[in-house]
Amino acid sequence: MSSDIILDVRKLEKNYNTTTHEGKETIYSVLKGISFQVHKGEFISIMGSSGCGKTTLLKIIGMLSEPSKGTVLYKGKDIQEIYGENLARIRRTEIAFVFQDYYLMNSLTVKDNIMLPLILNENDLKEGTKSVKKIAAEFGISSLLNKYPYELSGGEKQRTAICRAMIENPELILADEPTGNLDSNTSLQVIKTLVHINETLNKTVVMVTHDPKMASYGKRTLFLKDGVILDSLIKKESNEKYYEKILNKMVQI
Ligand SMILES: Nc1ncnc2c1ncn2[C@@H]1O[C@H](COP(=O)(O)OP(=O)(O)OP(=O)(O)O)[C@@H](O)[C@H]1O
Repeated sequence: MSSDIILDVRKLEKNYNTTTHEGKETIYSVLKGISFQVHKGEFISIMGSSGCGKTTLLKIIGMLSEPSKGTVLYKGKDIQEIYGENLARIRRTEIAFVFQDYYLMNSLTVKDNIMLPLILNENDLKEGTKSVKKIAAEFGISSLLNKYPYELSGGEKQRTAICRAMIENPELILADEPTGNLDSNTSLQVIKTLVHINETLNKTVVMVTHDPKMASYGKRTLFLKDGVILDSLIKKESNEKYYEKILNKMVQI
């Protein structure tokens, strides 16, 4: 396998057990055989209608949930064979999540929110403070470090959450609707932050989004429908032309 493949998803299936109105246990099949690869340095967007399994897919590749069938190789290793300390280390330091709802702690300052992974990982906090200052400068939020999350705008909250995600210098950033709660101008700031992470810091980004405008900032878009990848589009043109292509494809999903 080519060593620049960070994720290799093979015939992935996911079922959930649910209970019907009549109280009967049934199996609900969400992902029905998904295969794709993610190369280091890619920026992939995943699109599909509500409930089609985008978050489910992201959780599996982020090792937060297990597949029902099929495999996911992370840097060539089956994620179901990554256990214990190794799994904990990868989750702590190599893969970072960014969520629609930010998940910041209101009782902590922006600085301490960003420091949180370092505190939990028992890193040297003196060095950590330096890292926070550096990363806050990189993402333009130095003036916010002593504020609390409830004093921030949505965009500032998301940039804080992105700084927290980046503090351990992860290789892979998984973003679930990172602009879902933001207006269009603020969404643009946040997506440009993700582009910076991808293009300048050379990190791999996989982002779930409903918004074709946001997807047009990535390099490839996967379209999910009925539990499979219906199609994919690689960006070969300007954001504007790519956006139009994505819009056209969305009509089919
Ligand atoms: N833990 C669970 N147990 C049972 N069903 C679940 C579970 N998690 C998700 N589902 C169901 O699986 C389907 C896919 O959910 P998922 O959150 O992956 O979709 P999505 O494409 O991300 O949706 P949205 O765009 O609305 O966020 C939904 O019907 C959801 O209700």
